[in-house]
Amino acid sequence: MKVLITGAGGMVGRAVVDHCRALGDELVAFERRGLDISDENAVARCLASVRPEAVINCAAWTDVDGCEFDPDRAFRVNAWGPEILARQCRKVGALLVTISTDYVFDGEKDGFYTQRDDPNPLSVYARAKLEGERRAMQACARTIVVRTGWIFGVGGRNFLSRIVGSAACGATLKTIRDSWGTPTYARDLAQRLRQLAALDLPGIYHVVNAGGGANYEEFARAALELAGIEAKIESVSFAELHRPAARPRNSRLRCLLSEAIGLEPLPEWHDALRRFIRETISR
Ligand SMILES: NC(=O)C1=CN([C@@H]2O[C@H](COP(=O)(O)OP(=O)(O)OC[C@H]3O[C@@H](n4cnc5c(N)ncnc54)[C@H](OP(=O)(O)O)[C@@H]3O)[C@@H](O)[C@H]2O)C=CC1
Ligand SMILES: Cc1cn([C@H]2C[C@H](O)[C@@H](COP(=O)(O)OP(=O)(O)O[C@H]3O[C@@H](C)C(=O)[C@@H](O)[C@H]3O)O2)c(=O)[nH]c1=O
Repeated sequence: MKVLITGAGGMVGRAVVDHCRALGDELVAFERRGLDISDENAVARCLASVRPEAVINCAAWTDVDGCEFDPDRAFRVNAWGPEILARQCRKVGALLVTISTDYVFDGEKDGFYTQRDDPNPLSVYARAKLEGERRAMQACARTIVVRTGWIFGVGGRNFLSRIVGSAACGATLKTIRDSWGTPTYARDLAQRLRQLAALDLPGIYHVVNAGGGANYEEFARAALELAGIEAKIESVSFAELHRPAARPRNSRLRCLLSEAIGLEPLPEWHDALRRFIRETISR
């Protein structure tokens, strides 16, 4: 398949590039400096010249707290960006896979969020991502929106990806005990994104590793145990960290569609974490 990947320098983008390359896809990958998804002229020129069969959009402004202070930038990248890609995909007859977030939900539900639950975003980041979902689906019928959450992977700058590295440097980890999510390994997500592109069945999918989910403290303890590192952990509440953006207390996801269309659940998150730790240590 001829695949164009945006945001190829990010955590998920790199994993998607690796996976598509391993499959033997004809690959055209752009980091931000090569293609800014919020620049409609640039996107139009690029898609018209590359003529991909599928675009996998991994580009976003993922600094959740930063978005609170610059809503214009958040909406430019996270809402208009997917819309621009969708519009230009339609022009060249490509399908679009674009990634959204578990943070579209407010976290008030106990249990797992499915596609039947109404979003109610709490932050600028989440509002912009939800707007991006809706605009992209409206601009191109062949849009696949993949909601995921709590991603960890090589090259990740977020908390979950850096637990082992920080602990190995002797840092004390502050880990939140009262927020729950469904962890997702970037490599497993990448595989599913490419599978969904091949299936070409538009809609909203929830893609996370299997299992009951975790809180951050539980995830950190599992990561350290698997890595064989003793580290100081300070258990904190969400409120104690005083982060600028509100986040859902519970954003665990489950998909109503994947099994129905014959997709196996992704591996359980402990198994995914084990593979991630192995990948990290071997580098
Ligand atoms: N990380 C997580 O836990 C979660 C992420 N997601 C979503 O997954 C997707 C991938 O995220 P992830 O890989 O973790 O994030 P990263 O921040 O690692 O990667 C995002 C990439 O997008 C690039 N980028 C930013 N702005 C633009 C732009 N205007 N045009 C083109 N590229 C741009 C960034 O470049 P630069 O670094 O130079 O700014 C970065 O390389 C995003 O849609 C994100 O919202 C969803 C749920 C959870
Ligand atoms: C979770 C956590 C974060 N932190 C700190 C680290 C960092 O400074 C800040 C924010 O952490 P993170 O960036 O990892 O968390 P956050 O920005 O909330 O992560 C989110 O990313 C976006 C893109 C999503 O879509 C979500 O699914 C989610 O994974 O809080 C802790 O100190 N301890 C913790 O237990």
